[in-house]
Amino acid sequence: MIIKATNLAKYYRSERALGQLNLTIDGPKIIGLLGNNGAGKTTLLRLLAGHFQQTSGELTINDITPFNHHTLTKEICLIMENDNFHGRFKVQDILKISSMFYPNWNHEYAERLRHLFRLKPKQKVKTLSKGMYSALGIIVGLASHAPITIFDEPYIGLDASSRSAFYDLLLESYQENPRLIILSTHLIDEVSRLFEEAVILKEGELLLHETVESLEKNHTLVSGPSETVDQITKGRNIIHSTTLLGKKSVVLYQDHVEASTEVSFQKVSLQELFVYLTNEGVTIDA
Ligand SMILES: Nc1ncnc2c1ncn2[C@@H]1O[C@H](COP(=O)(O)OP(=O)(O)OP(=O)(O)O)[C@@H](O)[C@H]1O
Repeated sequence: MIIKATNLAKYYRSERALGQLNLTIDGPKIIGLLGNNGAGKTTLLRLLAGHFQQTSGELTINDITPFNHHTLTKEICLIMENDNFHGRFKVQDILKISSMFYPNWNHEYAERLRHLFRLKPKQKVKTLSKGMYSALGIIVGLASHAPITIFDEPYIGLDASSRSAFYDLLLESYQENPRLIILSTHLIDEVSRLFEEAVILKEGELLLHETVESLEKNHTLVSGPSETVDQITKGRNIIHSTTLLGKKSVVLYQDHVEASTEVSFQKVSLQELFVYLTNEGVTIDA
């Protein structure tokens, strides 16, 4: 599946959610969609799932526009933080409806997951706790085996051990059935081991789209005596800097400095890198 956005823009009345987005994603792989609150992640994912139409530009999946395309939308399963299922249905109804909608639905697997997350088939959606509701979304997303499976912060209310179980299941499901999985999350450190690529949106625009390997390679944390660090990093592409008791730490992105015995070179976590890259005023070459 190839997703292609060309000058994609979405406005809600005069509010710009996405503007002039150019992006190509192909699978199978697991992609992390990252961005601060209001960056446009959910808007992009809902456009992909065909929930509504863009204001301008183009969005295609395998050269087809998803909006109003019933065959294509069966190939895309979007699980959001909420509003996935109607409250008056029972768990078993949701699984039944999903099995009729998604052509690759795996009934045995869905039942296995339902047992694992301890959901009762006859319980009504509106009586589920937040964590149970999230678990139902996760079951539908995983059992759909949709060629494009999207989770938009699907873990609200899930405790740490259930989230960890979800990440393991996701990886297991991907290994057994490779497909394009997009995971939008703010809990980057928890899931970064799953991502092959990261797409970062900032204020409705693409900040970067890179493999996690190249993100790792492209940055350096330089630490040492303040004056030395200043000297060797002057004029470089600094995305973050801190000084404590005369020791300075500077994060360089898409730039490097010569090795020196006075300074040390390290890496930061993907979560930290994300925070620095999305800071006000930080610019990078796309
Ligand atoms: N239905 C709507 N009506 C009006 N404005 C909206 C609507 N949905 C989103 N927006 C606006 O569009 C922008 C992008 O929102 P979106 O939900 O896509 O961001 P997000 O990256 O998913 O944020 P978060 O991480 O907080 O979930 C925000 O400014 C938001 O206020």
